Amino acid sequence: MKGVSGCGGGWVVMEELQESLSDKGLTVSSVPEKGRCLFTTRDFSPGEVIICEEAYVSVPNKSSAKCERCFTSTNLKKCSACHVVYYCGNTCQKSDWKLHRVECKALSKVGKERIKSITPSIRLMVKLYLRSKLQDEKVIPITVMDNYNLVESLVSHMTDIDEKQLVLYAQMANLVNLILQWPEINVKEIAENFSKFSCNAHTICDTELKPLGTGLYPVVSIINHSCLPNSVLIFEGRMAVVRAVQHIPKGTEVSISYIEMAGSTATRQKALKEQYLFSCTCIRCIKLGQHDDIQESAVLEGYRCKDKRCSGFLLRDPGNKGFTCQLCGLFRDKQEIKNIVNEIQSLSEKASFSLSYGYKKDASVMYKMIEKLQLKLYHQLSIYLMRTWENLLKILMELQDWKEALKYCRLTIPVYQRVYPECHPLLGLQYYTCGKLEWWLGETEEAYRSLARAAEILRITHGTNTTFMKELFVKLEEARAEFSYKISSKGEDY
Ligand SMILES: C[S@@+](CC[C@H](N)C(=O)[O-])C[C@H]1O[C@@H](n2cnc3c(N)ncnc32)[C@H](O)[C@@H]1O
Repeated sequence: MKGVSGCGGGWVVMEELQESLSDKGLTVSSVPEKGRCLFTTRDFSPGEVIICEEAYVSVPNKSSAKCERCFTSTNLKKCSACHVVYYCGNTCQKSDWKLHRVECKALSKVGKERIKSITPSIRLMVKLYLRSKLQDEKVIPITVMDNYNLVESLVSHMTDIDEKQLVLYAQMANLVNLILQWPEINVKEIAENFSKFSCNAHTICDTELKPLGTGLYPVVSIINHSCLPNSVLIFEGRMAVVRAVQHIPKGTEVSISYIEMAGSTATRQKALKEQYLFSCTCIRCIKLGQHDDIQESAVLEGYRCKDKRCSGFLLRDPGNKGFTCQLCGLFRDKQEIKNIVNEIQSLSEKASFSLSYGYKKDASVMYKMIEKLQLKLYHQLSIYLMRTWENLLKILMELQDWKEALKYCRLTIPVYQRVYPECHPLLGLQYYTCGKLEWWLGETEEAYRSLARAAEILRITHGTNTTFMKELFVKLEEARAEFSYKISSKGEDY
């Protein structure tokens, strides 16, 4: 397909992209074990924006209705023609019109029953083809950072995926074909593009990292993964913004994390292999199987010693009858563990069921029972306990039980500090929640400290200009002023 400058080919596109990136202090190079990589050609300081990119195409997820353009959930009106897409007002509808006009026509022809089976991925693919056609026809302008050739350059891993996945992609491609009804369409190419989505598309999140949708960002997609990344990807609306989280010297590869980092090396490796089809060899992953790494994964995902006073970690005994504490030597029977795990499992199902029916109080009681059982089984720094505390925090916030919510928020912090890098947005956001709860509960000094920690991290990951960050700075200033006032009126030396 079509070269950006009219003389065809990805080479011209790449040259132009390199030129545009060089103005930003960046360059693309290829290395055999990773493919394309983004490198810096100058130093970047913590918090500095490395690259911003608008989505080539994006779709909101299906969790609730959202504006097609800005992903807001308020003041929505459904498109009266296709009955699929929502807009929050004229501005969003107008700016999306060129693309939606053609998508709307295509969707309007699809039967009511089939419309229900159209997933966000299918819509993303339909939009991808429509956008590239509109750019071909010069209805939508082509720019260096906004063209289909960049999509063509994305890695697809078509030769690495299994038969079952290929069949699924082929079925999805047929559905796209059915919607578009283009006689010249290449179904094999659509299937390959689904494979590209799988290892290149990004989940678009709000400022608090709640997922809103999916987008394709072909330039940001050049950035490779590290489990100890030097950069972070955040979204400002639909705009992808990559910021340095540490000082990045000239000549360094820019890296972000593709996955949830809370997990042992083996868990992270599994996630990367399954979705992105590579084995990570980053500075954390090369430690796989070493003593420290075994201990770390036993603490994060393994069982605790049966003796409550012992802080040892357990390893499977050679006879596979149970686990032995590596500190005091105490044996823990496999069946005893299995019984507790089964109890937790059944309670988790009941808690999710209660939540799905809006019985939050019941759900909180069940999660507290789960917590009790998990404390018998896992370490204080266990990922499983962390997830239970997160669930309890969320439910208790919704129930406006601030005191209990704060208790669980505080419990998560040491686990977050262990599983996330020092400057990770989730750690910053958790400090922010803690600070807000402490403030509401009148714990001024603690609130000031938590909000200060939150601001320290989030000013780097989120920048300083958004409404979200301005609100945080206002709260921090309020807490600081009240804290200083308390000190001066008490005359205490803090
Ligand atoms: C979003 S793309 C990144 C850019 C890619 N290198 C390219 O050439 O287009 C994701 C793919 O890059 C490769 N990749 C990313 N991070 C990697 C890493 N740390 N080690 C090896 N391969 C990596 C994997 O093939 C993965 O599926």
